Amino acid sequence: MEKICVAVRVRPYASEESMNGSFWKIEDNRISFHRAHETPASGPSYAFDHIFDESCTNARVYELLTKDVIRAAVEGFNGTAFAYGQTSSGKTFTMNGSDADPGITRLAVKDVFDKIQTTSDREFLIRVSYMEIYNEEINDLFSVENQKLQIHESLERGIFVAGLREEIVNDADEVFRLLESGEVNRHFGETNMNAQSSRSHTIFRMVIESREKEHVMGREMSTSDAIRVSVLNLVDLAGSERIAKTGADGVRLKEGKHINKSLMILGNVINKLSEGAKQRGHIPYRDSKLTRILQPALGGNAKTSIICTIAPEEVHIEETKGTLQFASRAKRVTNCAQVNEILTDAALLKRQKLEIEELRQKLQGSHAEVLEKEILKLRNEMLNYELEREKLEMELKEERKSQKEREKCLKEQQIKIENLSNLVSSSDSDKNSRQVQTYLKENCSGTPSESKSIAKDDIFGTPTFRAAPNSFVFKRSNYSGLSGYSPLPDTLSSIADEETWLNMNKGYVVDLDSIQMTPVIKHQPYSSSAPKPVAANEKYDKELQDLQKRLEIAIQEKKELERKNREQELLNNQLNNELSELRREAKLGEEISGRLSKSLSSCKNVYAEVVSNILGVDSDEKSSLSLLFCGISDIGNALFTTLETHLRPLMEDKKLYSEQCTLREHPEMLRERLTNAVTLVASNSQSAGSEQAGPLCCCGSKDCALEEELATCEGNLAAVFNVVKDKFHGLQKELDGSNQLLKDCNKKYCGLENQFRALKEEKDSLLQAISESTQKASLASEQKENVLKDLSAEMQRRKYLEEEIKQFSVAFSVRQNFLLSFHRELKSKLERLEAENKPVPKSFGHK
Ligand SMILES: Nc1ncnc2c1ncn2[C@@H]1O[C@H](COP(=O)(O)OP(=O)(O)OP(=O)(O)O)[C@@H](O)[C@H]1O
Repeated sequence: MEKICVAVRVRPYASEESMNGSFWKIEDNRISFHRAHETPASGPSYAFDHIFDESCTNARVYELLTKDVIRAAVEGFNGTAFAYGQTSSGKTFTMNGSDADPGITRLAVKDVFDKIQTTSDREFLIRVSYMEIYNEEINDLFSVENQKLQIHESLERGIFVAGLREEIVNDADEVFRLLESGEVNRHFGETNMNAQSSRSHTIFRMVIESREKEHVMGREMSTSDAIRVSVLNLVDLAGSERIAKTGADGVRLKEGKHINKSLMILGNVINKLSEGAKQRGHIPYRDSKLTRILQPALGGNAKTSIICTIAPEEVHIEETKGTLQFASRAKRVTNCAQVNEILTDAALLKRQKLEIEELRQKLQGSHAEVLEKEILKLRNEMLNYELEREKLEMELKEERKSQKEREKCLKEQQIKIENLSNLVSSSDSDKNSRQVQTYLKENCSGTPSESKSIAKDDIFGTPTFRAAPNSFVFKRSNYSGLSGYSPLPDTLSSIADEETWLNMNKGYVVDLDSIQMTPVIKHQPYSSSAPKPVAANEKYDKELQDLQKRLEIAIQEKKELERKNREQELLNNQLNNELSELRREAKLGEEISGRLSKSLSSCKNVYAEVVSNILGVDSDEKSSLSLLFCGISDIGNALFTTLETHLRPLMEDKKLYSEQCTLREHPEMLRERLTNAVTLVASNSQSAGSEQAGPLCCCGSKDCALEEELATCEGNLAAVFNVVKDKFHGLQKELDGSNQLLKDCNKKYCGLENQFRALKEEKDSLLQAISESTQKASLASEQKENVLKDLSAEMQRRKYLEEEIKQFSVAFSVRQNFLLSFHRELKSKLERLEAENKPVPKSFGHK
């Protein structure tokens, strides 16, 4: 049993303005409150292992206070060094230091490796981890993904943080690099009191494993007897703070409340431990994560040193008094540090024989004091064994209880899956349904295929030592930048800040049994990696519900697509109807063209008849009238030929002629040609008259008759021309109409064709969507199958767990037997002692 080593360190004044005399008098290892300018003041004076003034370096603090703890850790003792004090009093400076004056952590790391170098008879394995407790949540500083980690306890590892990254290191530089990377992730913040105030407690942990080396023929060999495992914690606590002074609000205020609360619980634990063993009672380690992690260091199996930092300024006198009270209580706490060795059976036997031999020798030497101590030690061991047994029994009970709960949940899951499979079978294809049913049957009957799938992987995301589930983690960077955001709900309003601070500083301890602010952490017995059953089942429920929803959505989509398909078919039919209508109209257009050509040929015939009749009037073929009629007949024929030429393509290709050769030009052209012909006839007749009868006389009988004839012809011609013109206009109108009709038909046809194309495309895309949704549905059913597989794997895993628990119970009963025999042996030894007339020490009582 040894007392915790406690020292006080006074930091230098923050500024020259604040230097208004010294209020603390230091004499050797005593510190007392003095008024400024050496005026004595009444008040307690505190004595500690060491008191370091403003001029003291970190190296000296390390040398005098921490070095022994660190050296002992290399030898197999658990060790803890931590800095405690109000905000801005120099805790981080003490633990981390500066380049010029490295802090305790760096000096300790260096010292550990130096010591290892000089320990030639043992081989070492060092693992390091770095965590912070921020707002009562444990975050891994080596790996930002690992947040909100949980504390567990096991026989092999004691109290440990599950999922915390541990790095195996070979030298001090490697550790320094890791520390630097971890510092980046630590929560710092600015307050009125400190520009870089730690907003979390940090714990740098070194696990030192070692075993003896054996020299066989010059070669180094390891004996496998005993392995020493010690844990060294270097802790930089966040400082207690008075909200009125720090001016904290929002996030800072919340942080401050958490800091004050956990420091108050630490104070309560120290208080309880500082009381005599009889008054002590329940120690509230479980009230905060900090005290839970530091449990072995506080009154347990560890060597511990505490450096309490204080600020010299007048404004901090009250806080300094509080820190000194904490330090003086801590001074009264005793620990029981032992070398931690894991022994093999052979080594255990050897060790016990040695112990018995030692006892015998001591008995022979009749050193009563030594014997008393030994008996006390044995008694303590016995008590520890008893405690362990009780703990194991409790854990077993809890495990059985949770096993029952798990089984219940599993049954519920089965029912849900069956419901889901029914749903699938009613909505999905028969094939899928059959697969699911078959699988369910297999699942219930427990085919060997299950066990294969179990071994593959743990789909439940069971938290393991190195792999924490990513989905569980909220990246620090996501919230640390947001002012006013804190991942914890504010539940501390009733206990935090001023009141807490005052309680802490007055040394007032609230009723510990009534403080149950943090929920008691449930045991995770036997297997630290076992998932919480309720959480796993909830996850299953969610997954199943999700799958069900997705299936419903897929079915809905499928229905929607089928509806669209039906609409598409209707549209298609409509389009086909319109197309046949269009074809009918096109046929009608063709018929119109035929009728047109017919009426044209009849017109041509009428015209030919009229022309032949006119030609019949004058028998002289060479007379100017006959010539004129011939010209007119030619013109008429040309006109009809042009009309025929225009109509032919309409009948053959159903295409229209271009605008530049429209029929509208022809009447003018024909009129011109006719006028030319008449002029020609007139000039011919004039020249003929002058040749035969000399100069013309206006009243000559032959001339007059000719003129009359000409006028009649002209009149007849004009009449014929008008008839032809009328017919031509009529035909042209008819042609224009049918052209327009054709144009419209063409337009409509093109529009319908486009519509048809668009609808076809839409139909294609709908078909695509249908196939995609079918795929989705099959994917969903596949996923469901996977979930079923996973579930069966989990069932199997739980069976294994049960099996292991059984084995564990057997091992436990063996151990109990061993304890009983040990107890018997001890009893017989005592009886032997009594028989040899040595009085049994009073402190020892039979169990
Ligand atoms: N012994 C010392 N020598 C020189 N400077 C010091 C010493 N102790 C503390 N300081 C300075 O005082 C300031 C506050 O110190 P530090 O940040 O270590 O306080 P803290 O107790 O860790 O505060 P918090 O709890 O807010 O994190 C820093 O600027 C630090 O450099």
